Amino acid sequence: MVNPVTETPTSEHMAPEEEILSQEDIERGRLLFARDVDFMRSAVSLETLPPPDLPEVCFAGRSNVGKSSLINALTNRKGLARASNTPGRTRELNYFNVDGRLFLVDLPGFGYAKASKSDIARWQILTKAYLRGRAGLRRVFLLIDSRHGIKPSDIEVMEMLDEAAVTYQLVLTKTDKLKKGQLEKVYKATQKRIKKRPAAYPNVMKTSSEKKDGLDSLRAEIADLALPENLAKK
Ligand SMILES: Nc1nc2c(ncn2[C@@H]2O[C@H](COP(=O)(O)OP(=O)(O)OP(=O)(O)O)[C@@H](O)[C@H]2O)c(=O)[nH]1
Ligand SMILES: [Mg+2]
Repeated sequence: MVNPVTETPTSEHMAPEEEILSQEDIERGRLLFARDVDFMRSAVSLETLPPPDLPEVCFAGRSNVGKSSLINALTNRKGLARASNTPGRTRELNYFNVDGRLFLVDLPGFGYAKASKSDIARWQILTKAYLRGRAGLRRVFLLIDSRHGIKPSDIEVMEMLDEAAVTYQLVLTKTDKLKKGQLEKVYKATQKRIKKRPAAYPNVMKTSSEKKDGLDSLRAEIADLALPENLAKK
């Protein structure tokens, strides 16, 4: 239903998480991702990371949780980040430049991956060193598969980020795989588990790259961390 005066959708048709955002927040987030998003480089070592001259956010989480798919959904570009059915698809730190205002980083997954033990160990060392010590890293989006909830390897990452005082925000993924009631249960349980964690951002997000749910909320969060438009480096 559309309000005939403002021509905006009424709350009846809005996803619950969108109701708490102002239209202005939503527009700001949409605008950021409607602009240029360019693949910049793949880094296989800390030495090959770009200079930290823009604010940066990254997507971390277990293998196969949906990190690369979420980047593609957020940016509305299907093949920008390489997604795959095979856990362990992303093996480097992949940098994307969003409108000259922010770096978005797709990380290799942790936990189960179809790769050799030595390769996995190498990515884990690199990813952990990056998460702990990267200058300019404004927030880690830690993705959790909504079907599985928080796993011991996620807790390990959260403990590390708490210790390093790096802000992280939990994002439930693949919400299309759950019924509404199940999702609410997982959401509440997840929310409860981050309550006393010192570096955890208080709001857990819910997303589906498949159904494009929750993307405007996430875009708005990210837009808050980007450089203002008038300072964009082109
Ligand atoms: N149903 C559903 N499937 C999804 C969603 N997001 C991702 N997937 C599927 O989950 C699988 C893994 O997705 P990726 O985006 O490659 O996961 P990743 O976290 O980047 O994985 P690694 O790079 O291996 O760490 C793919 O088969 C995707 O199609 C979603 O929102 N809903
Ligand atoms: Mg990936």
